[in-house]
Amino acid sequence: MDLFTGQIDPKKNWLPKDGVVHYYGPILNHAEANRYFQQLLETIAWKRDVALIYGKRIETKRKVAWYGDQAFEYTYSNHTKKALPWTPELLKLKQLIEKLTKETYNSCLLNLYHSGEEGMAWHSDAEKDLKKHGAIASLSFGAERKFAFKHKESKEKVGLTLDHGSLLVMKGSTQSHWLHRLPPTKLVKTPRINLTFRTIISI
Ligand SMILES: O=C(O)CCC(=O)C(=O)O
Ligand SMILES: [Fe+2]
Repeated sequence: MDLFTGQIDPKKNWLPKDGVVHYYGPILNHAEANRYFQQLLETIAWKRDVALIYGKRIETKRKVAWYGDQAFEYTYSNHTKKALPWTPELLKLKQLIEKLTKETYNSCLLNLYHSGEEGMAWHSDAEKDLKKHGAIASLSFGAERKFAFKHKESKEKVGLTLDHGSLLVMKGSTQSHWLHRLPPTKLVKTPRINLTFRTIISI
């Protein structure tokens, strides 16, 4: 595996204050990343997500799935989700990113965006059952997409492009002070899969 080629510096902090974001660039070569993309498409139990918009329950076009060490449960939009047991591919990816980021993770939320018209609105990943200030490792496959951060008070913005097979890590106080989003775009016609490895605290 050819790590850190080009000018990507994985030690650089992309945020000017109040958090830490590292972008490693591609951590898998193109052929390996292609193989994972195809395997994830075929082996993950993809389902449409549900959201409450003005109190109305709607289903997203974007598909999601949730895996973990245990059958962790969480409820949102009047809907309870239970984590499925790791697949062999997810376990391999988890071990790889644990080694690279020197952190551990016990669950993974997966998103499948069928085209650039699907994205994710501004949010932070700070639900009460997520470890406070725990690292979140985001692995991307398929279409290259822009990703953005916005400071909750100053509204400062930071943007970067997430490549096929690339790793981004958000840690420290990032989720307390910054929102992030995947902006929709008409320019992208092909699908993208994103995996966010997280640490859930079971109470
Ligand atoms: O698709 C992405 O890159 C981000 C997904 C995300 O923010 C999330 O799952 O919380
Ligand atoms: Fe997120």
